[in-house]
Amino acid sequence: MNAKPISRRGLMLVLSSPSGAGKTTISRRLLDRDPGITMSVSVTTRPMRPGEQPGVDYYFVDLPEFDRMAEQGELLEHARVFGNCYGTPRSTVEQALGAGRDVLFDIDWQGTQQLAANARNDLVSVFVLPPSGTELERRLHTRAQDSAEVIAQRMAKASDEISHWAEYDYVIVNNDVDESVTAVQAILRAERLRRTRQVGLPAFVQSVQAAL
Ligand SMILES: Nc1nc2c(ncn2[C@@H]2O[C@H](COP(=O)(O)OP(=O)(O)O)[C@@H](O)[C@H]2O)c(=O)[nH]1
Ligand SMILES: Nc1ncnc2c1ncn2[C@@H]1O[C@H](COP(=O)(O)OP(=O)(O)O)[C@@H](O)[C@H]1O
Repeated sequence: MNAKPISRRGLMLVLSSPSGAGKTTISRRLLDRDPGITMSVSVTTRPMRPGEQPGVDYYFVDLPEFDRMAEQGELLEHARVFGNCYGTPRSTVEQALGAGRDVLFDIDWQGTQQLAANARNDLVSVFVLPPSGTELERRLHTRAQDSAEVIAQRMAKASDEISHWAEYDYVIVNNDVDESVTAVQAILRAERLRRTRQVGLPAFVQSVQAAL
């Protein structure tokens, strides 16, 4: 007989890294492989890159609209990165978690700290490191989506982002994309089994005991 799945709370899985280390690539593959997790789409004031889709990669807004959302409490967290504003819309995340679905975040250390302060029990954080500094620069160039000036700015900020690595629950060195995705899947699998997240466990155990 197939038992009913034990109900559980959704979790917030955060991936952070210096720009270019590969978190967007890892996130996309994870979303393809795991139907149980959905991406939190951020709002940003940064210009759209070639190949990006509004509402899929980001919601692209102007600064007055971003400020309005922040002031009215519509953002779960927000931060300034590379001179642009980024933030997580609150309502979609709260709906997903309430329905027992997991949410994936591609946000920086400032946003991760805000989530940790407000919802530590629901948070699982992963820091993605590049294999080396030269490989990070090579990846920023091969992505070919930013000007030389923007790339230089991102390299200059990399050390700052990396300095927060020890605030994360897990750390992955992104040598091989496939291995990194498999590692994130393993983290997700274990974290879903945490006793405190399986809110349906007491009722389930009671039903098992009742039949003994
Ligand atoms: N705090 C916060 N950071 C974000 C959010 N969305 C994106 N970021 C971070 O902003 C930084 C720049 O993102 P992006 O412009 O897409 O560049 P990329 O990471 O190099 O592809 C990255 O470190 C993202 O993780 C958000 O909603 N909140
Ligand atoms: N493990 C990897 N090996 C080689 N190239 C990678 C790897 N992971 C990502 N990349 C490439 O590096 C570039 C930056 O990756 P991206 O996912 O956009 O980084 P981030 O989202 O962290 O800024 C992209 O061109 C991507 O295809």
